[in-house]
Amino acid sequence: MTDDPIIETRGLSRRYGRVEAVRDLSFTVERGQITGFLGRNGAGKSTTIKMLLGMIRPTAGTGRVLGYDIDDPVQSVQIRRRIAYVGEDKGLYGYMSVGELIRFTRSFYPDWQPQIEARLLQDYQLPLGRKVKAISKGMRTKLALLLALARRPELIILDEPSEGLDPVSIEELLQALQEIRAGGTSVFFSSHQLSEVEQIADRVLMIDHGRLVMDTLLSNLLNNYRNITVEIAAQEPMPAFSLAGVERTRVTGRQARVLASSNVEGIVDYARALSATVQVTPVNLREVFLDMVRDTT
Ligand SMILES: Nc1ncnc2c1ncn2[C@@H]1O[C@H](COP(=O)(O)OP(=O)(O)OP(=O)(O)O)[C@@H](O)[C@H]1O
Repeated sequence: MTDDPIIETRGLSRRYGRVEAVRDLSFTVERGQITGFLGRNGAGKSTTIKMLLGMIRPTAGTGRVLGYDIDDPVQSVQIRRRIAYVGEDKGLYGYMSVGELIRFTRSFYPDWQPQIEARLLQDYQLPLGRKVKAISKGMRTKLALLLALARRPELIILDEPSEGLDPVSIEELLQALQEIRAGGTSVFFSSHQLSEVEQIADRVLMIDHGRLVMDTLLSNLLNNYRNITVEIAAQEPMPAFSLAGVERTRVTGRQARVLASSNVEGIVDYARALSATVQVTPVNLREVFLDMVRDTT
């Protein structure tokens, strides 16, 4: 295993006609981590993932997955061979039975892990004899997960994997993702479920209107990000908070709420010098997400 990033993008962009689905996206994903890729509906998550897999081509910028160029048709075949992908449509052969599809898929992968297959079959209670097209959406997700996880890939990319799953199945999914991370697989999953990301992600990438608005370790966000509420005296004009560490400022009347990623003391000193009252509070992922994706263009 190398220390090279498992995913790397520089200025990655994709247009659909006049729609700028993904704009100038630059990020790096290290190996061995669970990365949560967060964004609202239509933010550009699926488009980014499809570009990483070489399923659609960028209109600008570059990207590498496992060192392979995503925009090179030959290299992107290697990406699809070496990583596992669980997409929105799950891409399963509906005419096979569950058992047939598992045996069929197993035959392609020499590193197939029978113990993972057996455990997930047990956990997920998959009906081996039923045709794939006749099982529920949640069951199809579980089957797709089993097929992906039993391959023990270096990287698994999942596009909103919990969609359509009941709460128990979501817990099983999150547990399975943590287990495979412990086994050395890197996980990159898109979601708009903040609680899921908060529960298992090491790193959080946030995208809004196609742009990256946050890229941080979750522990950094929880330990170092702060909300600073500043209330200024009636006669004072509201200052601009153009200071290092300020991520977003929201002003309502005489009150400003500043989201700071660092330099909290500097920002507090600046506000106190204006005779403002200042309150500093910790943040959670939900608050930060709402701050970052509301009203941005
Ligand atoms: N094939 C396409 N043709 C035209 N526009 C598209 C196409 N695919 C996506 N878009 C547009 O690109 C933008 C980003 O869509 P994308 O599916 O990547 O978002 P998403 O974050 O995955 O959303 P969701 O959470 O709803 O799946 C949206 O405005 C969408 O309407």
